[in-house]
Amino acid sequence: MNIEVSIPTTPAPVLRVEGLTKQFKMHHLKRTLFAFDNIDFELREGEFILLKGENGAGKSTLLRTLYRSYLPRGGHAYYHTREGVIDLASAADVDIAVLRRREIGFVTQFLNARPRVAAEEVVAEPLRLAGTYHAEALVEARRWLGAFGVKKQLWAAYPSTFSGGEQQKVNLARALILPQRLLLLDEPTASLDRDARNALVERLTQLKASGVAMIGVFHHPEDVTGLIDQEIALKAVKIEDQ
Ligand SMILES: Nc1ncnc2c1ncn2[C@@H]1O[C@H](COP(=O)(O)OP(=O)(O)OP(=O)(O)O)[C@@H](O)[C@H]1O
Repeated sequence: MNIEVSIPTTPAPVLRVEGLTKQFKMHHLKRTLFAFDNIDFELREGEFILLKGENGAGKSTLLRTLYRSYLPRGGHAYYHTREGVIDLASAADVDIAVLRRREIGFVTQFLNARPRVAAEEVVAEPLRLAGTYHAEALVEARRWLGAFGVKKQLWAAYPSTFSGGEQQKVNLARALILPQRLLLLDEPTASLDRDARNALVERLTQLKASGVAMIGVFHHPEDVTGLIDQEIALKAVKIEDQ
């Protein structure tokens, strides 16, 4: 007799956030603004967290703090790298730079368009830096530019001359071409047309299935309903006199 035993496996942890707090000191007003206070959550491989909350609730600030564009005021964000655990709240800048290159992606609607670099080269760059041959990286870059609806005539043109929506599509193709372990998504669909939003959701679905963990704010949260594992609602900020 052949008995198949299936042992449920829990996906490996990617990020454990404990008591994370971010304040902005407004010295000229002698006030402290709590962008978020004492946040706890855990994110595992292949999981997707939707961040919710009204304007000014601290959603972008939380993503930027996890990407370490901001230093938190307190708490921890234990990130499980391929080699070991590192606290994003206190890690050295040099370690953060390595993680940003290899494991943690930040996706916004804004492209930092460099002058005189073709769209296809902009998109191919992360693959090139990861060791893919130029010709192969370009083929893949063109595939993703096409998938996000950037017209073929624009692939060799400079994104600094593109419309806002076209720049956003180049940005998404670049940000999502190379699978990361953790993706921080800050309103990536804002001002995208329907086809590009569909292409983005399709790519996020593939990445989730391959184990990429994601946390994001979405202008159209209904786009990602099928991906959500947890929702975190942030509350409006608290302001204290110093
Ligand atoms: N660099 C900064 N200096 C001072 N205050 C800041 C700074 N960045 C953000 N804030 C404040 O922190 C609060 C949270 O801002 P944040 O952009 O994170 O909100 P949000 O939830 O993403 O809002 P929205 O939905 O409008 O994008 C706001 O009151 C904002 O003014």
